[in-house]
Amino acid sequence: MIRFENVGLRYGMGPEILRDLSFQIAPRSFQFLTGPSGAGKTTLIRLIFLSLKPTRGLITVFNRDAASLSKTDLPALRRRIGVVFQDFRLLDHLTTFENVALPLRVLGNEESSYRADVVELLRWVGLGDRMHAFPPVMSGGEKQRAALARALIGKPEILLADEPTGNVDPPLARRLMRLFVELNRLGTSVVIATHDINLMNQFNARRLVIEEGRLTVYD
Ligand SMILES: Nc1ncnc2c1ncn2[C@@H]1O[C@H](COP(=O)(O)OP(=O)(O)OP(=O)(O)O)[C@@H](O)[C@H]1O
Repeated sequence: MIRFENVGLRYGMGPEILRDLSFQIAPRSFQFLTGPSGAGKTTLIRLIFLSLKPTRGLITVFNRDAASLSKTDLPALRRRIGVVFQDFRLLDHLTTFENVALPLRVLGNEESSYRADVVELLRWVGLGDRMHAFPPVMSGGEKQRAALARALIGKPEILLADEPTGNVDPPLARRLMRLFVELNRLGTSVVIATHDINLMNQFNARRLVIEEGRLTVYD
């Protein structure tokens, strides 16, 4: 569903951050994306999400050549991808419920058509009692789960999570991982960017490792 061929990326006139990346992400697959801090994990997530264009090479997303997409093609393709960014990007003036419902609301759906789905998803991530809370009074772990719920409300085919366990305590990290595994079992491809070796060692999953600009796949 995602395919990179000899992809390179540099920011402006800077050095090439990613070099000759060639790999695929299959439907229903589960993988970690790892490498030292600053290796380019977030950059790679942005390339997959089509929010960054490669400097060279070919990126195919859901069988569409990323270079041939027009601005009007992007929203529909991005809706098939769920992303949780490191800084969550929740809107502070909206409640958890409203933040999670936002992707459906902007499509013009009536609240009555999605209310039950949003509530069910919030319960699934353990935020059933925080639905009416605003992000500024929520803990990092709560915001992490709210951002996850927002990424999942549109039933994406692939979830990209950038350091989802980076700022949470070990019990919550385990709980989040159980949610990712369950999500994958239900059919969603999952990509988890992390530099937490202990976390990765608990799972027998594929690893995409970025080091010095190059990506190696360990199946
Ligand atoms: N918008 C940008 N403009 C210029 N350089 C950037 C930009 N974003 C990232 N970089 C640089 O690209 C490199 C890769 O950054 P990136 O955030 O992708 O790494 P990362 O592996 O996600 O790091 P971390 O684990 O610390 O989050 C770093 O050297 C960073 O300074």
